[in-house]
Amino acid sequence: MSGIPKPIQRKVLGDRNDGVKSRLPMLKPTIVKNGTVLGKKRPMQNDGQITELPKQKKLKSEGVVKSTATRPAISSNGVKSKPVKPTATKKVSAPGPRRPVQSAAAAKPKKAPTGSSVNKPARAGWDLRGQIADLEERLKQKDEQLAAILVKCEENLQQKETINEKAVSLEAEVKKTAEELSNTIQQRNQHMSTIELLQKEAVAMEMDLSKTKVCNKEMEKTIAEQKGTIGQYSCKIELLEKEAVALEMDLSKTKVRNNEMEKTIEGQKGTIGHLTTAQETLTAELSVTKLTLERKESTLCERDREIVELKSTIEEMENTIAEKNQKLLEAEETRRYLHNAVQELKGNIRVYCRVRPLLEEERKEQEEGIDFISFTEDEKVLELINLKDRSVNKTSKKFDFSFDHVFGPASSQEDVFSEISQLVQSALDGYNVCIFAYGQTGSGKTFTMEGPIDSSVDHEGMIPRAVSQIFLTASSWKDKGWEFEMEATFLEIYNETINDLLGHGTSRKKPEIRMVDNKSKEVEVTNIVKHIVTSEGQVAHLLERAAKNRAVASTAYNERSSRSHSIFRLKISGKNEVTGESRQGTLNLVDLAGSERLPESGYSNDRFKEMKNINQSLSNLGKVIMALSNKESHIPYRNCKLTHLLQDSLGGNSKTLMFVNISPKEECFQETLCSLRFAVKVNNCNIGTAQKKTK
Ligand SMILES: Nc1ncnc2c1ncn2[C@@H]1O[C@H](COP(=O)(O)OP(=O)(O)OP(=O)(O)O)[C@@H](O)[C@H]1O
Repeated sequence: MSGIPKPIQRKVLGDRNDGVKSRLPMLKPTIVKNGTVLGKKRPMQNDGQITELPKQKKLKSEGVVKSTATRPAISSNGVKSKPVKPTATKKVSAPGPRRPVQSAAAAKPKKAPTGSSVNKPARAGWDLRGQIADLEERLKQKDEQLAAILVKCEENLQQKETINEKAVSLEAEVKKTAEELSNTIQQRNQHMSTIELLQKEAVAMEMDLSKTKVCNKEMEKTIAEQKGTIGQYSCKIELLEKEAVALEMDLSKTKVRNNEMEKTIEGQKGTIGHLTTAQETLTAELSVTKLTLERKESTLCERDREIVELKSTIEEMENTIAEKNQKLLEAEETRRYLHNAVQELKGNIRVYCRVRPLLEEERKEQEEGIDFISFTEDEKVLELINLKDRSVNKTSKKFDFSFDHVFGPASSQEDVFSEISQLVQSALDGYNVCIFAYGQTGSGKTFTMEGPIDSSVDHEGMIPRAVSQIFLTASSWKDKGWEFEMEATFLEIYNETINDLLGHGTSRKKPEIRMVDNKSKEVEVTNIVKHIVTSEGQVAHLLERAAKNRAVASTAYNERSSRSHSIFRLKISGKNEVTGESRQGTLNLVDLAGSERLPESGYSNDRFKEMKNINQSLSNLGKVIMALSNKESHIPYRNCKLTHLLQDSLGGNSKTLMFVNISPKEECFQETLCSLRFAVKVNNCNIGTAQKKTK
């Protein structure tokens, strides 16, 4: 079935009409479908293949150019027919495209429509043009019919392609099914032979079964019998199982108890081991102790004998001590009598002069040293030479000053204290003792009385040394029956105002001086804190607190200059249990403010007022001493706070010592001269005989 229609041959009219060449152009049928021109020749490639048209112009049914002969046709019985030689690349010589095979009906040209050409009257024989026009019209109609047929052909061809594809797939399925069928047949044959074998086996088995049935019946009988027996056994087993469970529970409980017992036994074994070791040790120790005890007992017997001997010796010694104590008391009484007699002979106001050494920086300025001051060998006279003020015969003016003692720059704090310790002792004997340091700013007053800041024991001043000695002596007198009570106060007089240096700063009332009673000259200061002290450590602590509170300001002469008088007072009350005697003494240790001369200018009002107050109080101190010395009826104690406060420690019942501190600087010559003149005046005073206060 090639199915390829022969191309429609159209003859040129001129050919028909025997050599009459038509002047009309040769017509070609043009089929337009879906905007594509059918029947046009496709461009050919060199190898004769038809090149593809541009996509938009490509024919929908490409199968038109394919040959159906490329696929093997399948016969109705499923046998493949021989494939027809492909003709796909066959050259198309016809003017139109290759046409698909048409059915006989489709191939038949349709009857020409009975249009105008049918109804038209027949042309006259001479009307060649009219005939030609009719022919052309008919030709046109034929072309249209042909185009319609071609479209139909294409559709049919498509259907055929689809059918062919289905046929191919059906052919494959049939082939597969045939193969499966043959396999099934083979399997069936195998099954049949198996069935035959099984049937044979079934027969044999049936025979066996009948035999077995007979046996079974016998067995059933036996089983029934055994079941009865088993039932009996089951009951027994149940009972036995219950017993076993009960026994297991008992066993587990017993195991637990056993474990506990084992643990206890282990612990007790350890304890027994320890106890055994301890017992062994104790036994050994006991035997050692027994031996020691025996030895000790014998020693004890010896000791008892010794104790008896010693007791009699002690009794003898105690008697001797009592006798010696009696003698000591008598000797102490004699000592005190003699000591005070010496003090009285010395005069009850003494003046010690002390010249401090040049300081490090002062030594650089004054390379020649302290050549304007000299001392006599007996350390009682100081000679001051005015090196700048030379007379006509080139001799310098000399000033001699006699004192109870003159301490040179090399003298230590200990040297100075050894000279005043007897006086300090007098306070414990019931005297009022007053030691004060006088001198210009920076001359060494504070160094002498308190010692330098952070001082070592070697540099401790008179106050800590005096306190130390008093506590030491008071404690050594305990075995003579003396008990002492000490009360410490530390005051400052600044600009004629009293400040409590040991106060807590909480009291709003100002400290005031008042007489204790009208009979005695004794004065006391109110509104200050009085500290009962029992050790020198406590006093040291108080001194530290006072030093912090003290008003200190720098001056032109000394960077640690104090502009106030400070008065440390220790009231000592003693009672002797043995003799029933009681004493009351006071130790006043006074660091006076610097005795500077008033300058003409250069000081502020505040500083000027300070200086004025300091100088007035020092001048009043001199006046009081003079008045006492002259035995005047009125002693001007109340002219200033300083003399008022020291009223009971100056003259009368008191022992007074004044340090006049001297600066070694030559530039301070005039100040030194003033200080020495003041001190000499005081030294020449006799302010009466001190009396101890006893009851
Ligand atoms: N004997 C001494 N040995 C060594 N240094 C001394 C001695 N005396 C005083 N100084 C030193 O001299 C300086 C002045 O002494 P201090 O402050 O005691 O003078 P002051 O008279 O108390 O002065 P102010 O009146 O201003 O308080 C201090 O640095 C002090 O350490």
